[in-house]
Amino acid sequence: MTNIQSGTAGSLLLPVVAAALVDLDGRVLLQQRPEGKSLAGLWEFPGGKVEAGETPEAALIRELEEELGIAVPHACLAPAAFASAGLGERHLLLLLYITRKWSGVPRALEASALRWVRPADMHGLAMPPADRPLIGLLDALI
Ligand SMILES: Nc1nc2c([nH]c(=O)n2[C@@H]2O[C@H](COP(=O)(O)OP(=O)(O)OP(=O)(O)O)[C@@H](O)[C@H]2O)c(=O)[nH]1
Repeated sequence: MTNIQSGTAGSLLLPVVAAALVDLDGRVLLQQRPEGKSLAGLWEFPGGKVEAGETPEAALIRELEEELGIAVPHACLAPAAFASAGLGERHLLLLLYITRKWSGVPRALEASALRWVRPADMHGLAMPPADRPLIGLLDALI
């Protein structure tokens, strides 16, 4: 398997995976980035960077366990959309998955807060710039 972090793309691309957890009312879980981190205070999809040697799905399953304390089976991660945006000196490639099934109740283990939001209501929230194009896509998919 080719590692997206190596080769001619070099260190420019930053692969990040994130999940839109969807509840029975069609709301999506967002988490607030804590103080002391980049983009602190903004509402984002749970997830994080893909580490060397990890598949995107393994990275997302790990991040959801670390950040929310939930277990998501690989089969319940449906590829949904992506975003591509400049991020400082790097270039963010954000892969967004949709999941409707998980084990456990999400808790804010790393974020400062969690909230369930309908995609249409995300337009009024402070979110990372890269996430903006994902809102309409999510609205159409959920
Ligand atoms: N998890 C997540 N990350 C996002 C979203 N949108 C977005 O631009 N990002 C960016 O993608 C990167 C995700 O890495 P991360 O969540 O593991 O960040 P981190 O706190 O470990 O690293 P950091 O301390 O450099 O911010 C961050 O730079 C974050 O700002 C999103 O919706 N979810």
